[in-house]
Amino acid sequence: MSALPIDEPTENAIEGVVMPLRLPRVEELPAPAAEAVAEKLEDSLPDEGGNLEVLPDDEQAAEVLEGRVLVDQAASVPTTHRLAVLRDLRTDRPPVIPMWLRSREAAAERLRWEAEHAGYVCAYHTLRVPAYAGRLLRRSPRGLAWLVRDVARWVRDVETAPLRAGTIQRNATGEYLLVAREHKTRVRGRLIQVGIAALVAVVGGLLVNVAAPGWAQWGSLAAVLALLGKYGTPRDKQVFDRPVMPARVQRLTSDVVERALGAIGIAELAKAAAKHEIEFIAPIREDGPGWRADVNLPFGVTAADVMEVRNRLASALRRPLGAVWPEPVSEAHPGRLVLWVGHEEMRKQAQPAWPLLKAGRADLFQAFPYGTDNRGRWIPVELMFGNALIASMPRYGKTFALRVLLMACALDPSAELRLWELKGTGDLKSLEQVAHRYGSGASEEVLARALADLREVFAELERRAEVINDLPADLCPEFKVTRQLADTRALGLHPLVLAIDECQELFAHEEFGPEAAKLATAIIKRGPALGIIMLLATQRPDRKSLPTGISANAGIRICLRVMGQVETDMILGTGAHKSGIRPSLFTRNDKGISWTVGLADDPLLAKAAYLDAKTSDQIAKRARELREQAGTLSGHAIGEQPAPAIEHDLLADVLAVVGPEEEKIWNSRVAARLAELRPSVYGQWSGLDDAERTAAMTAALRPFGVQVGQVWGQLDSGDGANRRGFARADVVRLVSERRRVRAAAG
Ligand SMILES: Nc1ncnc2c1ncn2[C@@H]1O[C@H](COP(=O)(O)OP(=O)(O)OP(=O)(O)O)[C@@H](O)[C@H]1O
Repeated sequence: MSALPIDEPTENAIEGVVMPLRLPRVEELPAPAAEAVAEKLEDSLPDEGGNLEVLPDDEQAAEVLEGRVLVDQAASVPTTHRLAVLRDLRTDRPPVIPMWLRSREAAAERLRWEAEHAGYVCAYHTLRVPAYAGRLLRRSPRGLAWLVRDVARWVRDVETAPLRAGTIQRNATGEYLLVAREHKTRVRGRLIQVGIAALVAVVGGLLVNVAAPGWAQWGSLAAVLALLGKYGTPRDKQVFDRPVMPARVQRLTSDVVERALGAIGIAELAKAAAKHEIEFIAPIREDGPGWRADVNLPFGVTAADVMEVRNRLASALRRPLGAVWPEPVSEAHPGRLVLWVGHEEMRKQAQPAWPLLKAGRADLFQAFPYGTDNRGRWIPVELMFGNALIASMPRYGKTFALRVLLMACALDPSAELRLWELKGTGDLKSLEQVAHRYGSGASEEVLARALADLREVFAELERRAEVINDLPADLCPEFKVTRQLADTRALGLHPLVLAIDECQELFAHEEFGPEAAKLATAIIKRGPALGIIMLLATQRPDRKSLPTGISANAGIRICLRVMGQVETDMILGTGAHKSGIRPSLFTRNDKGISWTVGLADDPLLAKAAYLDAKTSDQIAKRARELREQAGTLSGHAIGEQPAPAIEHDLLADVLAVVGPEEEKIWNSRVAARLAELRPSVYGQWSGLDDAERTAAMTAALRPFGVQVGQVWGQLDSGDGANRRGFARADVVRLVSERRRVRAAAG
């Protein structure tokens, strides 16, 4: 009775909601209740003819027994449950068409693999033919001796000797006579058979010797010797060497998986493995260039627990770390594990050419291929309505990853590109010919231009918001940009891509940083719905280099090799390390390989398409042609400089907000007043805190030569404090000087 199904879904009191309800097992009930339940259950069991009496639904669902509700179900399976079972089966069942037959590339890869393997085995044995021949020759005399011995034993009917001896020992005369007669007949028959065989052999030998050509004689001799050699091979030895298979062709079997899972230091797994209780829910099969095992881990063990110790698992499987990839299946349950073991390390797998390399264009409203996963499948990325953050230690492929995204953006001729490559090595130079704004390097001049660009994009954000707000509901039902709206040039809602490589140069800059961070935070938060996409790459994901307001709003995160847990969590989100994602386990050679979140339900392993400088140039040229045809080349690409900022005179504005009675004043106060005076010019300062306003004002005053230093002033609370500020007289002097110079120049 205790094997009754429990925890079946049961309709609870909330209308229409099916909730699993844990009900008491029979043995948990008080004795009278248990008896009554047992009776009831007996009623519901099949009768002798196998017929089941099914109670009416509501009776089954809520039998009340002494104040306790019995909802254990009889054998009938509710439709909802059946659907769930079918759905579950669909996720687990192996594909009808094997993975390797699904694409031309996969089939070619498989054939290549088979041919390579066959070639390897042939070459291996061919090279060893002399050794095999020598071995057979050496063993042939022993083979002859053993043959004679075995034939003699057979003729003498040795196998019945114990039987005959037994009858003698038991004094069973009758039985003995019967067995002895049978023995005699057998021996005679066998002697005749051996005689005929010997005669055939001798005659055949003579015939070959007399009539057959030389090669046939030698061939026959070799065959006889080979057969004798094989016969003379002891059972524990072999004629042919077994090639020690290269690791990549070793098959993954359930024994291997079980042994490995049991050896990675998880107690429950070790117990289950020892009892062979690891549940394989589908046959182990080839999936892309590797083997795949689908496993239900023991209760309470999660896929993340296994992912955490991937290096131990690789050791237990005796495979290179880069070929062992335990993965969760979140659509099933946390204890479902897919263990994928590649034939070779991910970094060594041949990557097919990027599908947009030679032809085609991208549409940023649709997904485009970014890179391949560990099974060699293309990973699609949809950038529209998202932002991306790419981070890693230096030299592991950030810029290459960013380049793939930008090449796709470039191949969408409607997209406006604003590119800031702050490393200064010209990694994005090929895209200069299609960029609306472009800067390379970390000089003050480039950083100032990048900041000005952020201001421009921020202003564009406001404009787009107004345009969308004014659109009729039928044109813009979701209040966000659509392909149709983006193509309506007059609206100016085309995709705008703002990319900053090594963005820490800007965000950690003493003067420009605070303002840049505020602007970028606003853009990354509000941009997606307005068709503005931000792509950031950095080698320093700390708070100063990448303010949390920015990193927290990046939907797509690409994390290449990093040092450890802190960086992993900073880039991929808190808890990423704990859930078993370990970009710190990438090796020195795993360039371009990343863990990515935001591209699918589960984190994905991705190797960005490899686009070197030459191929990038070719793609960028094609992108320029597409833009020329579409008439969308603009800005830097056609030699236009940014439109001058709205005419204003900072020093005059300062004097307008600082009266003569304020001899010295704090920067932050002036910035706040300027933001009110001219929101269109200084509006972005209104969102900054005091320290940020101080820095922004210092940066703005510097080109005019206004001395900024410590100034004593009063806080709103009335307390005195020292803050950075300037003397009004300084500004007055500079304005007068400027007037004098202008007057002198006529
Ligand atoms: N997808 C890839 N496949 C193969 N190799 C790659 C890939 N991506 C990058 N690499 C290799 O890694 C090297 C470094 O790449 P990249 O310049 O993008 O690194 P980075 O992280 O931007 O470096 P830095 O921190 O200096 O800016 C490249 O020269 C290239 O050889």
